Amino acid sequence: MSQDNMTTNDPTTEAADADQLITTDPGRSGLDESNERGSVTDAQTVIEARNVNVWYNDDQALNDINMKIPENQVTAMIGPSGCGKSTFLRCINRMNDLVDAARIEGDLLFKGKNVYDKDVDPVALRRRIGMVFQHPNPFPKSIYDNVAYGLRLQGKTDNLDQKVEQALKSAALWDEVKDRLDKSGTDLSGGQQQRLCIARAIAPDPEVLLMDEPASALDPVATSQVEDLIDDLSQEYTVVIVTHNMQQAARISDKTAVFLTGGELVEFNDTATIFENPDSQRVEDYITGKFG
Ligand SMILES: Nc1ncnc2c1ncn2[C@@H]1O[C@H](COP(=O)(O)OP(=O)(O)OP(=O)(O)O)[C@@H](O)[C@H]1O
Repeated sequence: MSQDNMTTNDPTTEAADADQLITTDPGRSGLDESNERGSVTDAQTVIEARNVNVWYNDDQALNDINMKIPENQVTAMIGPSGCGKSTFLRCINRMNDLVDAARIEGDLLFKGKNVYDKDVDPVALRRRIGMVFQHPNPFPKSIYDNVAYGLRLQGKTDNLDQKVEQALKSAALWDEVKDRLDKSGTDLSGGQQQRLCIARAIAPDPEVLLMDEPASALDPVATSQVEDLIDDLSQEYTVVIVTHNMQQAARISDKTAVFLTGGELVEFNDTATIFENPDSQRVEDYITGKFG
């Protein structure tokens, strides 16, 4: 991404950018589609959580989360089972809207705009913040149609062959499937299916990729391929990944957020600092396997 497109931290500029994201036209998404990829309200921050609390019915799953996720880096979220990692991930592109019991308070900003504002269309939001799930879930369609799916939905069908090829190349799958694009996506191996799902997610050119344990259902070779791919993708996308695997977080992420029981974000810092010299004793105990 061109540095020239990036805005400064000048508060006047930030306010102007935030205004650009607001629309009073009910036909619009509320997130200005023409907003340049680079026009981040803060030079580095793409997603910001401010005092985010989430409940499922009466049970609190996230407790006062504050966090700034930087652009074009890999941010990993780690922590013991049930500490709210996936809940936080699903808040970012409003997947929790689909859960009746879920309720959120606080602000979750994408490029300075609260994604929970009434004028934000969650479908439009999810076009800009794509998601890859734990279990590969290709559609029972051809490899080509899987990748073309989102592009067709959005009417972006010019140069479709080229876009499908590019997405498959970016997902490091092209060489393995270029001679059988008409074959079913479900006939691929697990690792190939997950890379196909990544190609499907990036084909419509989102700005952020959310990944919920994308390698946990894969064998070591496929895991390693997906990890290499995540590293490549971060050149172009902001990647936020939930993982149970601390070694994986240490290998692939630039920043690591440690959530602990009670839905608390205990520490968020450069990955090297979290693993080598964490501030919090609780994080050190977790990292060194004393609990969790
Ligand atoms: N749809 C739901 N309805 C009710 N409670 C839920 C729902 N989803 C999650 N929870 C609860 O919210 C808390 C946080 O769950 P979440 O899945 O976010 O944690 P996690 O850290 O991602 O866990 P894991 O690592 O096991 O996937 C848990 O207590 C869980 O039981």
